Amino acid sequence: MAVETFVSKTLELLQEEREAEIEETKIWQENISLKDLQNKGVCLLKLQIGSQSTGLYGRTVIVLEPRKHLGFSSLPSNNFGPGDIVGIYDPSGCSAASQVCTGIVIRISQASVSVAVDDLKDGASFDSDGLYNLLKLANDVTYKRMKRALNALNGYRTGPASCLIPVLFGDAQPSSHSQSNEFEFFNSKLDDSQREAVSFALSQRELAVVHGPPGTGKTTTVVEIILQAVKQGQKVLCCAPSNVAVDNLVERLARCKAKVLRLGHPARLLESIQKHSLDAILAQSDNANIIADIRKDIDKVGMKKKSEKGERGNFKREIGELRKELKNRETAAIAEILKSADVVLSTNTGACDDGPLKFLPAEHFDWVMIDECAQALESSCWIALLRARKCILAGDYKQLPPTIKSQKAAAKGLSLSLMERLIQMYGDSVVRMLTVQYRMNSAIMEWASKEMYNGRLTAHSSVEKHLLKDLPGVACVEETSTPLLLIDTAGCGLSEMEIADEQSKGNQGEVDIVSLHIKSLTEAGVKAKDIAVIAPYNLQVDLLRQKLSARHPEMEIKSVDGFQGREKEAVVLSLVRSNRKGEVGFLAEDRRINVAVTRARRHIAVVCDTQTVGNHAFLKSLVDHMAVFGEVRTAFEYLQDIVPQNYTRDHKATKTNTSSTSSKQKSRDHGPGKPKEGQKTTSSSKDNTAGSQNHTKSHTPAQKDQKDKSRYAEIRLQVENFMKDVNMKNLHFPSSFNSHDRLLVHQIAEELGLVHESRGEGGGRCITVSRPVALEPVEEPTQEETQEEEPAPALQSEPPPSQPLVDLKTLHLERMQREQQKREENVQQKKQQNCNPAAQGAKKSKGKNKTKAGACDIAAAAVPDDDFDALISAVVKADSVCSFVKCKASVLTLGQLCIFCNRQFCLSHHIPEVHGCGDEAKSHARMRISKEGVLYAGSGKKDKSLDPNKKVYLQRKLDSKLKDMASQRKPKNKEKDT
Ligand SMILES: Nc1ncnc2c1ncn2[C@@H]1O[C@H](COP(=O)(O)OP(=O)(O)OP(=O)(O)O)[C@@H](O)[C@H]1O
Ligand SMILES: [Zn+2]
Ligand SMILES: [Zn+2]
Repeated sequence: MAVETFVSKTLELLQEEREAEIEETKIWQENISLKDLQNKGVCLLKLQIGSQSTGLYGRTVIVLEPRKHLGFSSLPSNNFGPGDIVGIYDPSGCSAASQVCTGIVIRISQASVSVAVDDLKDGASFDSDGLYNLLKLANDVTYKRMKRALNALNGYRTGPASCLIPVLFGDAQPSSHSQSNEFEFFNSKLDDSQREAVSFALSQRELAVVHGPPGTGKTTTVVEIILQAVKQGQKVLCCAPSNVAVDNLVERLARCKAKVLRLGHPARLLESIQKHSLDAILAQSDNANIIADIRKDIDKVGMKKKSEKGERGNFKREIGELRKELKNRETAAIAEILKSADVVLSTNTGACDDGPLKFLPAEHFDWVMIDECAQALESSCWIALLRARKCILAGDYKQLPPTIKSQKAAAKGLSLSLMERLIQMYGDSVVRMLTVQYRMNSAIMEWASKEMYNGRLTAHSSVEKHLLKDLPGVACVEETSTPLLLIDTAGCGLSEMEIADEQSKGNQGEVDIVSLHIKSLTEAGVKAKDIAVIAPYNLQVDLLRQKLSARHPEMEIKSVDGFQGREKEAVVLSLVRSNRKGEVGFLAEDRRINVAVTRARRHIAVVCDTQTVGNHAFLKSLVDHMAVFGEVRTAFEYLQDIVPQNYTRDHKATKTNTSSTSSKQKSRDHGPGKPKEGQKTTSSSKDNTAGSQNHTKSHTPAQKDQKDKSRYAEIRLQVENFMKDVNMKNLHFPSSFNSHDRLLVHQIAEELGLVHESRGEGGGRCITVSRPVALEPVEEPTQEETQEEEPAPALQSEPPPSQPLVDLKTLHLERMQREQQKREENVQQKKQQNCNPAAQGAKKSKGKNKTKAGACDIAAAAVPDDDFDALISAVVKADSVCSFVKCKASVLTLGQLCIFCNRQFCLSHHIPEVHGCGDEAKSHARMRISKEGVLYAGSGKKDKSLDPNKKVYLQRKLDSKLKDMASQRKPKNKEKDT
C-alpha cells in the first residue's frame, strides 16, 4: 500500500517537474534572448573553436573557447557540466535551422568547454574561424527511466529486492545478521566511527545508512565497505547521482585493486577513468579484433558510392548482416565482462535496463551501494535498488538536495531524498554517523557541528589547528593566522545591485573587498590554486571572475552549488545580499550555507552585511560564531583602498568639509605584513575607547594577553608622553617594531585620536604617530555620532584592550542600526527636497565622474545633521545643472536621470558611456535577466519589491542599450551550407 501511494504521488510530482522544465524551455525559446539564456547559465554564446580532434572511440571532440580578442579569457558563469547534452549552433541563433550538431560535454573549465560531438549533419563541418553558440538541451531520458523504475517498483512481485522494498517503505523492520562475522579491515587507519559504520553496514540484512558530514571520510568508508563485501563474494552495484562522484569511487576502488567496471558514455568519464569503462575493456577483450574487423568492413561498405543503383540493395544487405554479427559478438563480450567484474559502477540513471545491465540475469547483484544519496531524487535510486537484496546509502542530507525546477513539486516532497525519508521513518537505528572530520580547522568545524550535526563532530588532530601559515611558502601574517575572518559591510553602503530577479544578485562592493582580501592572501604566499572564491549567485560569480580571473587563472571561482563535494585550503565567501529590507532570499537555504562554509580547510573569510544577513537565524549563528571565535573587520578598513571607483564617502572631497569623518570609521586592524598603502586613519572616537573598536581584534589567548598588555602599556606611555610634548610634531617608532607592535601603536593611536601612518615595506616598515590636522570647529555631535572632533579626547580613562567580545559585537551592531536609521531619515529628507547629494560629491571626486547609486546615502550619512541643510541647498543647486564636468546646461526641464549613477544629465551627456558609467551599463546589460525562470532549487523568495515603473524603465533602457551595442558591432556573416 505504502509503495502504491509513494509511486502514484511521485509520478505526479515528476510530471509536474517535467512540465516545469518544458514550460521553462518554452519560455526561453519564445521570450528570452540568447544573451539572457547565457545569463541563466544554460547557453554560451559566440565561442570559437580552440581545437578539434578525434578521440574517444572515433568521436570528434571540439574545444570551444571564448573569443580571445575581446579580452575575456574565461567563460561566463554557467551551469554546464560533464555529461550534459548540448546543441551546437551557428551564430544566427539557437533554432533548429541553425543547429550544426548535438554532443555531450566532456569537460568544462573556466577557459574552455570540450564537447564530443554526435554525427555532424551531412556536409556540415566546423569552421575554425567561425563562432558557435552552445545550448544545453533538455533531455527526457532521465524522466523516462525514473518513471519506468517507479512503475516496476509498483508491480514488483518477485525478484532480488522483494525483502528490501517492504523495509524501505516501513512494512517490515530492518534486521541484522545474528552472528557478526569477524573480519579484518583493509584500511588500518579507519577511525572508530568509520569502523563502526563498516561493521554496521556488513551486519545489516537489508539496509544501512552512512551519514558522512563534510570531510569525515565518507568515501574512505564506502570503499572499505565495498572491499569487504567483495571479499565476502558479493557482487556490488555502486551508484551515485553525478558522474564526478562515480568516477571518484572508481579511482579509489581501482587503487585498492578491486575489479571495477564503469558504465556510461565514454565522453562522460574522466580520462583517468576511461580505462575502466566498458568500451575500453571491450576494446582489449579477445573479441576486440574480430569486432574491429567487422566495424572496418561496415565502414568500407558504407564508403562505396551510394549513387550506383542496383548495387545499393546489396550494400544494404551486406551492412545489415555485418551489423547483426557485430551485435551478437558485442553482446556476448559485454556480458562476459560484466559478470567478471566485482563492482559495477554507474550513475543512478545509468543503471537502467536499456543499458548494458540488460545482459545480466536479474539476480546478479547482491548489494546496491548509493553514494551521495542525499543529492539524488529517490526515483533515480529505484532504478538501481530494484536489482538488489540489500542497500547501503551514504551521504549527507545536511548538504544541498537535488536540483528541482518546480518549487511546488519540491515543496510537495520531490526534494525529499530516500536517505532523509528513511531517517524520518527509522531514526538513528539505521544510521551510523562519521564523526571525525579530516578537513577543517576546528574553529571552522565547530559552527557546522553545532548548527547542523548536533555538536557531534570532532576535528582530527592532523587538521584541528592547521592554518594557512603552516603551508610551505606561506608567511605568517594576520590573514594567514586566523581560521575565521568576517568582513562586515554593514553600514558601509555596499548595497547589492537592484535587479528584479531573485536568482541573480550581485554586489560590486563585495567584489572589491574580496579582491583585496585575495591580494593579502596571495601576497602572503597562499597559492591561487589553494583558494576558492564562492558566491551563492551566478551573477556575483561572474563579477568576481571579471575582477580576479585574469590575475589568478588558477583560482576557482564558483557558485556554492558548483562546489559541493570539494575542498580548498582557503575559501572566500561573498554573501552578496545587502539591502534595507533585510532580505536574504536564496541564502535562507541553510544547507547551501553549510556547504559553502565547510569547503574550507584552514581559512574561511566571509564578506557580508551582517545587518542584512543577521535577519536570518542560521546566517546569524554563523556571524555570531565568527564574532566570538574569529576575527571581525569592518569593510571600512578596506574601503580606503577602493573609494575612488566605488563611492565618495571621503567627505573631505565633498567639501562639506568637516570634521566629521564618519563615525563608523573603525580602527583598522592592520595586521602584520598587511598594512595598506596610503592608509591613514584620522579618526578615533570616544566610542572607540568605549570598546567597540576592539571588536576587530577578537581572539586572544590568555598568556598572549598578558604579554600584549605589558607591551601595550609600554607603547601607550610613549605615546602619551608625546602628546604632552607640544613641541614634538611626530613620534617615529623604529623599524625594529614588528607587525604586532605596529598593531598596538595603531590601536593606541586610534584610542587617543591620533593620526598614524605606516611607511616602507617588509623589514623596513615603520609607523609614525602624529597629531590630527586641525579641524574646523563643529557643533556638538549627537550621541550616536560621537566623533573625533577634539584632537585629543584622550586621557580619559581607557578600558583595557580586551572586552567581552559578544558585547562589543552587540554594541557595534546597535550602532550600525542607529546609523542606518539616521541614514534612512536623511534619505527621506533628501527625497522630499528632490535633491541629490551624490551629484556634488561625485563631481568633486577625483575628476572622474563616477559614483554608485548608493553614494548619496553615504554622503548623507557622513554629514552631521546640522550641516545637512547647507548641503541640501548646495546640492539642489548642483542638481539643476547637468552633472557632467563643466557642463552648465540646465536639467530642470530636459534632464535625464542616469540609472547607474543616479545623477541628472543634459541630453548630450546622459548616455552612460559619455559621462563615465559605461562599465556599469555594460555589466548591467549583461546581467539583465528576465523575471521568470528558476535556476536552482532552493528556498528563495522572489524579490517583489522593485517598483514596477522602475522595472519597466530599466527594461526599456537596457533594451535600447543592447540594441545600441548590437548595432555598433558588425556581425560577421558566416555562410551557411545546408
Ligand atoms: N581514518 C582516517 N585517517 C586519516 N585520514 C583520513 C581518514 N579517513 C579519511 N581521511 C582523510 O580525509 C580526507 C577525506 O576523505 P574521503 O576522501 O574519504 O572523504 P570524502 O568522502 O571525499 O569527503 P567527505 O567526507 O566530505 O564526503 C582524505 O584526505 C582522507 O585521506
Ligand atoms: Zn551615469
Ligand atoms: Zn551636459
